[in-house]
This record gives sequence, structure tokens and C-alpha cells, in this order.
Amino acid sequence: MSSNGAPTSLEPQDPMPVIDYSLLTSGTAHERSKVIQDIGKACEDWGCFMLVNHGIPEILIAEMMHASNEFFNMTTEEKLEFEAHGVLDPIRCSTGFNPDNKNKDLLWREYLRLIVHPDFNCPHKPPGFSELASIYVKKTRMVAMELVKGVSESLGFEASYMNEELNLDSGFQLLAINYYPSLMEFDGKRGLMPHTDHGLLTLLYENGVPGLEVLQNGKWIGMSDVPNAFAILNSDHMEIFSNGKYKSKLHRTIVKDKRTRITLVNPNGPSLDTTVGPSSRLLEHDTCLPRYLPMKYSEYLKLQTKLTMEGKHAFDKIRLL
Ligand SMILES: O=C(O)CCC(=O)C(=O)O
Ligand SMILES: [Fe+2]
Repeated sequence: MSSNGAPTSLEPQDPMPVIDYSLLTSGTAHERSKVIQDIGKACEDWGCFMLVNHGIPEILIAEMMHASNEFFNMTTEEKLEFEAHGVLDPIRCSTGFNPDNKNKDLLWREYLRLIVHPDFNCPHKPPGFSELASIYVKKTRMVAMELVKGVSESLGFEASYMNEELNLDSGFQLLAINYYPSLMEFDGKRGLMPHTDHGLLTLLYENGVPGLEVLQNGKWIGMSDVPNAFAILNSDHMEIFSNGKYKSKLHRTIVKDKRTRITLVNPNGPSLDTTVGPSSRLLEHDTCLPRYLPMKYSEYLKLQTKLTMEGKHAFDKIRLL
């Protein structure tokens, strides 16, 4: 606190914010309004937070982790059926199909990316995986949508505003499962390069093996020390819609632990045909200039894929100021 009692700006040693989801959904009116304030502050000061008491059963998460492990442990031939192609392919798997890909100087991981909303897609094997994933993503989507309502209110709008403006009922949700092999399987560098995600909010759950880091005040900070919590990250379209108030969070992964790391990651975006720009309500004030060019979400995804190959980011193409 400063001498006049107002909160001072964030200090690097401030702990990462922790948000109690249960207060958002079943707290008293006072608790809900306080947690919405906390969400707003977390989104503005950090661009990320840990979410506890999210109500997603630990047993379901453990079963998802187990089934994901089984998926990645299938033979290369079995996984080839789901090999990655275009960015909007409903099922995209990228693994060490070709041993030459395992360049030990590059950060290595395998992944399976599924479009799970508006339509649900999932590999038909291993047995039971699809049924489990379908239950899991319904639950994470519900949490994400409640969080977006809270974010909407924290920006001074009514809870349903972002849902309506961004057509979230037919919103695009992915389930990306990342698999960082154990040191026994692969003794090179395991991780993921610094990046921001597309969409509004990413929900991420890890299997107890740390590695995720966020850039905060010029320092990389680990995001792993809250048990049974989801890491929530602001994504590009949150920054665009809020006209720069809630910044997209730069994150990376470096796995030092020798065990296998698995993460269940849900980016949640608007519907693919929604053109996203700064909220018109935020631009009503004469003094407020748009900081981003509007772009259709599907175009953004395609542009991002193309530019990533060139080591660039789509975000830089639409930033105006
Ligand atoms: O697996 C992780 O630790 C990070 C994954 C991630 O950032 C992503 O899939 O976009
Ligand atoms: Fe990410």
C-alpha cells in the first residue's frame, strides 16, 4: 500500500493470484463481487491466475491423464492415423513419427489437438478415451464460460455481454494434450517456446510435473505450486476485445524433471466466423482509440499458423499502437 492507502503497482515478489471459483458460482453477492474484482485485477496486473475449487473432479482429471498417456504410448503406426495437417483439422496429432524429427537442440514435445466445440472430435482409441474426453471438455467449457462472465463484469459490462458479442454459444474450444516424454524416452530438451495463445482464455492442468512459466515484470516465473489448480492464461482475443487492458500472457515450458509431463490445455475462443476487434463499448469515449485491427477469428488462426512457420506472430499484424 502507498502512504495514502491506495494499492501500489505490482511488485515482482507479489505472489501469483489465486482465484476461488466457488465464490463466483455459489458465493454471496458480496463474495461474488469481490472475486470479480480480483479476477479483473489478476487479468490486468498478471494476465494469468491459478483457479482453485473449480469443481472438476480430481478422479476425472486423473483418468484423462491416464488415457492421454495411453494415447501417446500407442505405436507410431497407430498414431499416424491422426497425423497433423491443416490448422482447422478436427484432429491433429504431431509426434515423433520420424526419428530424425527428434532434433535434440530443439524443444521437444508431442501433442494431440482436438476441436471439441461446437462439434466434438476425438480419436476412437485408446478405448474409452473419447467418452472421457467428451465429459471432461463439457466441464472445462462450463468453467471457462463462467470465468468469461466474471471477466465481462470486471470490465464493467453485464455478465452476458462478452458471450453475446463474441458468439460464445458456438465458440471454438480446443483440447490440446501435450506430452513431454520422460528423460528415459528422450534425453534432449523438452518444452515449448515462448508464445501467447489465441482465443479468450486458456485453461491448463498439469500432471504434477512442473514446467510452465510466465513472463512477469521481465522475469520467468514457474506456475506450478498450487495443488489441484488450473492455470488460467489470458489469450490474444482477450487483449484485443479489452483494447489492451487485459494483456495476452506470454508463456513457455521448460521441463527439467525427469518424469513424463502431460498437460490438458483448453483454449476457449469466439465462434470461428466472429470478427473480433476492441469492444465498441470501450471505444465509445472520444479519448479511447482502437489499438487493434478487427479480424475474423478463423482468419487469425490461419495467419498465425502461417506466420509461426516464419517465427512471427499474428498479433503483431493487428496491433495498431
Ligand atoms: O504444456 C504446457 O506446459 C504449456 C502448453 C501450452 O502453452 C499450449 O499448449 O499452448
Ligand atoms: Fe500456450
